[in-house]
Amino acid sequence: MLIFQNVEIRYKSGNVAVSNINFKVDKGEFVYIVGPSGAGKSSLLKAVFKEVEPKKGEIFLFNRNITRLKRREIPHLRRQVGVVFQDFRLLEEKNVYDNIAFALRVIGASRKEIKTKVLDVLKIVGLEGKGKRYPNQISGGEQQRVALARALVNKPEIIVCDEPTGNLDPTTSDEIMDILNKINLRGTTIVMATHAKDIVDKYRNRVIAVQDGSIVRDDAQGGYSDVL
Ligand SMILES: Nc1ncnc2c1ncn2[C@@H]1O[C@H](COP(=O)(O)OP(=O)(O)OP(=O)(O)O)[C@@H](O)[C@H]1O
Repeated sequence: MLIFQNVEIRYKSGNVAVSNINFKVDKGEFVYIVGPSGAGKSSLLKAVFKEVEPKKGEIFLFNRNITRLKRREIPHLRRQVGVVFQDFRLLEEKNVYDNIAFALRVIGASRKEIKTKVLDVLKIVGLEGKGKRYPNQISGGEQQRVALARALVNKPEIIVCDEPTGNLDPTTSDEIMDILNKINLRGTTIVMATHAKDIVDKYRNRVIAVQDGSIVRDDAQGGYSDVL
């Protein structure tokens, strides 16, 4: 599903964010990327949806080498990868329905198809009946559910989440984790960067720990702080 081979990511400033990164994620896995601030977690995720390009090494996604794609090939790849951020990144001037429908309109889906798909994902994230609300009329947890619904609507085989519970209280974080687990049980691969020790310890999954740009641990059912 996803393979990193000897990947190095270096920013224009000369900063080496990560180097010599090797890992493989199989279809249907749920993987946490943990590590202290600045360790390189976000950089690894950004490489998956092509916001950054590795300086060295290769990345394979869906059996395809995505290391160096042409600019025009990137939108197609991004539609196959659901992305969720800490700060939700919803369009404030659009209601919940339109935030989710947006990605489908861009690819020219019919009104009927859009309606079916949006209502379907709203149900998955438990937001039936809230389509007409605007982001500032719903809670942070609900905003993150909308972001999850938006990530899901194209039925991606993989979802990458960067600190999805970082702005949420513990109860709301649990609700988001329940949805992520449900999505994962349906077969979607999930790669999630997080600082949330309690979540990593509570919902046991594979843990890849990153420190100073290197992988220092990769445990099938690890906890958060065995090494870090
Ligand atoms: N746009 C950028 N330009 C230059 N350096 C950057 C950029 N983004 C990140 N870095 C550097 O790359 C390294 C890894 O950053 P990254 O954001 O991947 O870490 P992180 O583990 O996700 O941190 P956090 O948990 O704080 O989000 C850090 O040294 C950071 O300062």
